[in-house]
Amino acid sequence: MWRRAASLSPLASRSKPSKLCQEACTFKVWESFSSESEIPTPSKVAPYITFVLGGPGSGKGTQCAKIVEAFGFTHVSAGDLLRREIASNSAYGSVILGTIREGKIVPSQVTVQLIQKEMESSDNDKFLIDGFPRSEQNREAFERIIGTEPNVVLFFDCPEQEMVKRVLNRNQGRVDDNIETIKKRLEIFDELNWPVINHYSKTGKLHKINAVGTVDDIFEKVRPIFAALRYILLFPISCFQCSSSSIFNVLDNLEGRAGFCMECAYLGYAELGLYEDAMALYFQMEEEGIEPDRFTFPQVLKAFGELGSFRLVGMYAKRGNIVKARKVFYKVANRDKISWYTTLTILAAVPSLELVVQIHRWVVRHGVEWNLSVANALIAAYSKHHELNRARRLFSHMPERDVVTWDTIISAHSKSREALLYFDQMEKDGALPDNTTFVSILSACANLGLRVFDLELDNEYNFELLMKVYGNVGRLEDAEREIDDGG
Ligand SMILES: Nc1ncnc2c1ncn2[C@@H]1O[C@H](COP(=O)(O)OP(=O)(O)O)[C@@H](O)[C@H]1O
Ligand SMILES: Nc1ccn([C@@H]2O[C@H](COP(=O)(O)OP(=O)(O)O)[C@@H](O)[C@H]2O)c(=O)n1
Repeated sequence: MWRRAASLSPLASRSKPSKLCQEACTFKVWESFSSESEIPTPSKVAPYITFVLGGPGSGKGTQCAKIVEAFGFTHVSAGDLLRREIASNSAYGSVILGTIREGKIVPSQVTVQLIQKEMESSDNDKFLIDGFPRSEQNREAFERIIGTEPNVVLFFDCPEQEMVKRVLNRNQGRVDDNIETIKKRLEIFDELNWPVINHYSKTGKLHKINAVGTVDDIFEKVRPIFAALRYILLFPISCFQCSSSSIFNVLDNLEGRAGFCMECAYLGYAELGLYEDAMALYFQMEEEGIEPDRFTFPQVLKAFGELGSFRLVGMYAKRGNIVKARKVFYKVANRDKISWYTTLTILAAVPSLELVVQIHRWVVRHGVEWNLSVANALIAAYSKHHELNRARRLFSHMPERDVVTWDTIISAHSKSREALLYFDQMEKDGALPDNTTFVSILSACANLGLRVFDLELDNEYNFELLMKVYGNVGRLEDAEREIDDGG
């Protein structure tokens, strides 16, 4: 049986995956979301259990049928199992029938054992357990006997009047679908259901869904919960044999939330150093409308900052997927929380000139070419690819410039006298140099065999800053010599 016992779970192994395994997993992950495949069902993973709650007639069974169709779950209806037991004339049959007729709850042990048998006889590892747990006793019995907890709990919230109307129209010949029994069922539901709902609400696993509306409307509220699941199930694949207490904590605390998926993927991939896959997964989730609830976009970018490059754009570009690369860039470039300094870093790290040109065209089409940070970023990117003519053209047309613009163009020319000309022009424009400017100038001077003081830095501010730069780069003797010689 598939308990989430550490020794049995593939997530629990203490060894790191081999490089080969990592690569195989990455490939699998990549493949599965690049083709619109259905949710993968990795072998040897703990089952994914969804409890489906709601009053009689709230539409649990109807929505379960749609989830089964869309996401390949196995539907286990507690009520159906009990009715099957009655029909099979088993030892429990008559007791169960009496209980259902009175609208009461069948002893938990009986129901849980039926559920257990049904799950064990299935090859699937994704289950919808419908109409269960109906009470705290049900819930405790499941945890005790099965030894696991649900990953997600759906609660179809429906007004009583609507439930009564639906049940009376159900026409399935059920012994309990009559007005007398419905009243009792509703009373019992009201008494026993809420402690269960409160429990799962506290654990963060509960998804409360307004069950009024058409079947399709309601399913549209359900769908994103399971669309997110695709990623949850990818996560164990990618982390096969990978273990970390942080992963367990994440699984235990966050399962079932859309935001969890991203964290899950992020942490999982980060564990393996597969940042590109984490990010690719993240963008894919975004496309499907799954909004992360805990990791914000800038935080993800920070991770990339730590990586030192914007590899995702590069990754797509390398795969020849310029459209995707551009799309990613668009997402990055349109987030207001992202500093444009990050954009600069990103663009400067774009590995191919072709992609820089593509991005530049995109930028022009969207009318943001002269956004100061964008233009700075493009100059940096062109400079990095030794396209100085393009960099200079952009620079000369810029309607406004800041110190970053000057630093970028000076640094792009640090091997030639033009660096000094730009520096001169900078001063004339009244722009104040910063440390980066002086580092570039120092570097240009070194390349040209010049001394900085030959540049006639005539203002006090520049002099002080220059000394600071010397100090910062550990060239105090040079600073002293310059002072002696220049003073
Ligand atoms: N959104 C809905 N609007 C109207 N009728 C519905 C809706 N969902 C389900 N029904 C109908 O209501 C009845 C009860 O639905 P069912 O899915 O069997 O509820 P439950 O499993 O919660 O008891 C069925 O006849 C079903 O066709
Ligand atoms: N966990 C459960 C589920 C159902 N049942 C019994 O089965 C009846 C029918 O349940 P159901 O889930 O098929 O139907 P609805 O009440 O949701 O319409 C309930 O009224 C209970 O008597 C139970 O005892 N324990």
